[in-house]
Parts: sequence; structure tokens; C-alpha cells
Amino acid sequence: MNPLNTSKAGLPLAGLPPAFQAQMQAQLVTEFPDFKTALTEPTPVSIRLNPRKNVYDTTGLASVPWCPLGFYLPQRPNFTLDPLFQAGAYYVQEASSMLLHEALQQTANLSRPLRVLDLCAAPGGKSTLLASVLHPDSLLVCNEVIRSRVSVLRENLDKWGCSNVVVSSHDSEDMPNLTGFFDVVVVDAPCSGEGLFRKDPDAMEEWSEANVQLCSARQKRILAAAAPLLDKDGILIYSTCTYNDTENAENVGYLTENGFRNIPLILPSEWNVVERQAGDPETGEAVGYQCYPHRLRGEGFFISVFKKTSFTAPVKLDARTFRSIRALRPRDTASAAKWLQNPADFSFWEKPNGDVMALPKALEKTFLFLDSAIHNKGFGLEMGQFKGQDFIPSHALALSTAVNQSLPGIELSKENALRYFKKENLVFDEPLKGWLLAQYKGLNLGWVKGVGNRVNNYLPKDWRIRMDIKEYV
Ligand SMILES: C[S@@+](CC[C@H](N)C(=O)[O-])C[C@H]1O[C@@H](n2cnc3c(N)ncnc32)[C@H](O)[C@@H]1O
Repeated sequence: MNPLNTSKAGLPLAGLPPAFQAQMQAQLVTEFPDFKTALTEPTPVSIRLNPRKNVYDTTGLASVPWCPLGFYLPQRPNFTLDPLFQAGAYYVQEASSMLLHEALQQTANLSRPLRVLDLCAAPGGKSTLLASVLHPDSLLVCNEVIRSRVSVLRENLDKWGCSNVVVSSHDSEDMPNLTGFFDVVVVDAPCSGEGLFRKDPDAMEEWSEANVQLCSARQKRILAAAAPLLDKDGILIYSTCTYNDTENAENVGYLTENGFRNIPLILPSEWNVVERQAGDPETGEAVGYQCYPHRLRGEGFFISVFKKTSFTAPVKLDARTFRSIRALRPRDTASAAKWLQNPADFSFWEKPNGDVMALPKALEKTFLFLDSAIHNKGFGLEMGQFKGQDFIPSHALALSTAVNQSLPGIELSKENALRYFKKENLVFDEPLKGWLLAQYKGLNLGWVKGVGNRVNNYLPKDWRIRMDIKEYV
């Protein structure tokens, strides 16, 4: 057994489709037996830290070589029962896909604000990585076509705590009026999932050669739709968690034939990522980078980076007023501002339902424009609602890195933190009054309101953990 792999059981090989085996035998030749053995081994467990909620103790943990924020865990804990996970201190992410970090470092200018689109974003692995490495005044649009997946994307971004994000829900072929708008587009495409067979054996059940063809055609449609959204010289990053050439090399070739130049990456040989020739050599050399589970500590993943060489007339930023929200009244603005650490960096708005929103001023014009251009499912920081004399702060505000650090808080034991996530009301020895940030290891978990020795729990009910915690407290 590979001593680098350290989690629960791997894949029984009996179900591995023969056509997939033949494909991998042809691709890997002498390495194929090692690849097959790796599939039977446990999946490594890795997390990526949130640099703006930096409390996780990484002492003794091995780091992911291609991502300074990534670490391997010796075994898979129950993440649901870790208050730091609930507070957004880290994201549980398969290590190979953190290669996006290196691809961005080498190809995008991260020292200036960028407009970035994560076109296939749910559940938010790449989005939270992007949010961590982009300049803080960047705009990050996270798009997910499947409605039911948008809420988990929003939840993960709320946990991550950033205010410069727009969540939208468009089919990639229906991203209107945004031609030439973005500096970077990430297409982490829906794929046949060959690289995840060990982690998710259901992907193996659904695999067929016909499905690979369907995926490839869909990926081309998504790439064709992504292309006009980029500005000239903009960066397009294409990734899949699969191995076959139909979904990888062929689509790399498609891009190089359609106004994109491939950008090679320089990856240290000790990372054991394989550089694969991709695309048609007659129309221009192109390479992609493939992670294999027998060569490194991660799952199957493919990534290739491009620069747009063709010109698309950029859309004119015609920001009128927001379609549905209006500026907050000055008196309410003064009250809302007290909840933020740097209120001067934000403008304050109100939705028809009374929700108060804070928008980063650096991005206000862009937000105004996006509000009329796309179906957004939320942008900026949703702060809460005024109810009579009181302001009911939102859960997203508690988790935001923009929240006022000097608001009163109450540090919880692990037991009480878990009871908080069960949405129980907590009892304390001393009387408590008003809104308090429930905290664990100094990180905000959410709001409670003191009423005597008891605090009422304002965790949104959808965030409540459902498993029994009795044996853990
Ligand atoms: C590989 S997953 C993305 C994973 C995500 N980037 C992450 O790192 O957590 C691909 C996503 O693309 C979405 N998708 C499928 N068809 C799409 C389309 N036509 N346009 C945009 N997204 C699509 C799927 O619903 C799925 O959530």
C-alpha cells in the first residue's frame, strides 16, 4: 500500500468498466498496473485553509506541494462536527484540484483587481480558492446553472466570508451582455468523472464511452460560450476531473483553433504531475497537466491554461440604478454602518423585502451593471433587517470578514459550539444581554441574543446539523 494514502477504503476493481481499463492501459502503458493498484487504496484527505480565518493548527501536517494553503490530514474526521469547518476556517478539497492555485499564480496578474468568472462553480471549491488568492478589490462572479446547487454554493461562499462576490444562476450558453467583461474565466467543466472513481464510485456506475462523448460535446458548448466573455489577453482556465483525450486534449485543441493560445506552466518534476501533449500539433502546440493517483497524493485532475488572442468588443458599463434595491435611508445607514469594521469601504442598500446589503464601494459601479445584466442570486454582503428599533443581523454578516471586530462576543466550548449548531438555546452562569457573536477559538460561528442567563440561538434553520451529537459532547 502506498504509505502516502491515508483515508478510508479505496475502490473494488471488479466494477471498473473494461472500456475504461483499455483506455487507461493505452494511456499509461507500463504505469497502468500501478494506476490500478492506486485505485484500490484509500483516498487521501486534504483541506485548504481560509487565509482570512487563520486559526487552524497545521503542526505536523504535510502540505500539498502545489498549494501553500493546502494540507493533508492523517485521517478523515467528521467535518460536520468541527466548529472550525462550520465557521469557514477551511474547505475540504481534493488535493489535485488545488493545482488551480499554481496555474493562477503563473498566468494571472494577482497583484491588481481582476474581474473573474467561475462559470461552473457549485459547490464552490474553485470559487473559495479564487476568493483566497485574488486581489481583495477583485470581482468574483460564481455561476451555477443547477438551481438546487446554488444554495450550497452560496452557503460555502458565506462561510468563506467575502463581500466581493456575485452568485448567479445561468446556463453557460445564456450569460447575457457580458462580452469582453472578464479578465479570467475558470471552466471547471462537468465531466465523466473518471478521476473521482476511487472517491465516488457512483461516477463509475454512470461511466460509458457514449457519456464521455456527451460530456465532451457539452464542454465544447460551455467553452464556446465562455470565449466571448473574456477580454482580449484574458486568461481561460479549463479543468476536468477526468483522463480521456475526448474531454481533455480534444477540447484543448478546440480552444487553440478558436482564438486562444495555450500557456505552458512550469511545474517541478518532483510534483509528479504529467505534462500531456494536447490539441492538434498542426494548429499549434498545446499542453495540459494531468494528475494521476499512482503518481501523487490526490485524485485524477486535468488543467490547461490559455490566453485569448482574438478581440471581442467589451460591453459598455452602463450602470443605471439597481433593478430591485434602493439606497438605505441615511438614519438606517448610520445604524447599519456600526456592524462593519470599515464601513467607509461600503455603500448601503435595501431590498424590497427589507434586507440590508453592503456593497464594496470599489465595486459599486460594477455591481450596478451586473444587477441589470444577470440573474443574480445574491451579491455583496447581506447584512440583516431592521425590525422596529432593532436590527436583526444575518448569519452571513457574522461569518463575513468585514464584520466589526469590536462587537461583543462569547467564546464557546466545543460542546457548546456543537449545541449552537444543533440550534439549541444555551445557558450561561452570568446574565447576558443583546446581540453577541458566538465564537469558537476566536472565530465567529453566528449570532446569539442574550436574555438573562440564556441566549437565543439565531443560526438559520437550514444550517442546523442534523446528526446526533450526544456521543461527541
Ligand atoms: C465539476 S462541477 C464544478 C465543481 C466546482 N467548480 C468546484 O470546484 O467545487 C461542474 C458544475 O458545472 C455545472 N454545469 C453543468 N452544466 C453546466 C452548464 N451548461 N453551464 C454551467 N455550469 C454547468 C454542474 O451543475 C456542476 O455543478
